[in-house]
Amino acid sequence: MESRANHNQVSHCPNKCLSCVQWLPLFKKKKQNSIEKFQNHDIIVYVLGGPGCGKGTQCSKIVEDFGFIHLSAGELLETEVKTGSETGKMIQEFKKEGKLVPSEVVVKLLKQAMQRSGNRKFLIDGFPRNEENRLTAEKMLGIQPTIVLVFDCSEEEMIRRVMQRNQGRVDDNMDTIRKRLKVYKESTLPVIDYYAKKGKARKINAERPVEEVFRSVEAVFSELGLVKRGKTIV
Ligand SMILES: Nc1ncnc2c1ncn2[C@@H]1O[C@H](COP(=O)(O)OP(=O)(O)O)[C@@H](O)[C@H]1O
Ligand SMILES: Nc1ccn([C@@H]2O[C@H](COP(=O)(O)OP(=O)(O)O)[C@@H](O)[C@H]2O)c(=O)n1
Repeated sequence: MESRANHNQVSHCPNKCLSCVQWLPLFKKKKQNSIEKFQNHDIIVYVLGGPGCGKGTQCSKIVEDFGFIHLSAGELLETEVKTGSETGKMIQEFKKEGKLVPSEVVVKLLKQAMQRSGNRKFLIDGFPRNEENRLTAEKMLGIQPTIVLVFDCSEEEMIRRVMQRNQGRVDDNMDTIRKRLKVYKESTLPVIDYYAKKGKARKINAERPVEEVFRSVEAVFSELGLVKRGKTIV
C-alpha cells in the first residue's frame, strides 16, 4: 500500500483510499490560501536603489494607492533574525558587515511570503541585489519582473537619510553604510544595467521630496495600465 505522504501530494487519488479522503480537505484548504505557482499575469515590480534612497517610503505609498503586497527582502531577513534561529544568527553577521546574505536564504523567505500573501501584485523591495539573487529567483521561483523601479539618489543624500533614520538598525552606522554603498555599486548596479538593456528599468530621481518622487512612480504605474485605488483598477 502506498504511503499517505505520497497520496497527499496529489489533489485526486485515483484509488480513493482512506488516507487521501481524510487528507483531501486539508490539501484543498492549503491550495485556496496559497499560490502554488507564479503566473505570467502576476505583476511583479522589483524596487532597487541604494541604502536609504527611500525605497520603503515609496513602497508604503504604492501599497496604499495601488493595492500591491510589499515584500522587503531586508525586512524578511530582519524578521528571521528576531526568531533567534541559527539562520537568523548567520543573517545578522552578514547585515552587520553590510554584506549580502546567500541568495537561497533570501529567495526561500520571499517565496514563503509570496505564497502566504495570496496576492498577485508583488512589490519586491531590495531585491535582486546581485546577479546571484537574480538568477536564484529565476531558478527557484520562475519569475521575471514586469518592471524594475530604480530610485536614483546621490551618496551624500543617502548617507544623510540613513543617519537620520536612526531606528537602532545594526547596519545604520557610518562604517556599515560605506560598505553597503560599495556593495550597491559593485553588485547591484550590474543587475540594474541588465534590466535596463531588457527595457525593464525605470529610473526615478529620488533626491526630490517624497510627494514629487511619488508622482514619477505613479507615471510608471499608469504605463503598466494601473490607476489609483478609488478610481477604476484596470
Ligand atoms: N524623498 C525623501 N526626502 C527626504 N527624506 C526621505 C525621502 N524618502 C525617504 N526619506 C527618509 O529617508 C530615510 C530612509 O528612507 P527609507 O524609505 O527607509 O529608505 P530605504 O528603504 O531605501 O532604505 C527615512 O528616514 C525616510 O523617512
Ligand atoms: N536581497 C537582499 C536584501 C537585503 N540584504 C541584507 O539586508 C541589509 C539591509 O537591506 P535593506 O533593503 O533593509 O536596507 P537598505 O540597505 O536598502 O537601506 C543589506 O545590507 C544586506 O545585508 C541581503 O543580503 N539581500
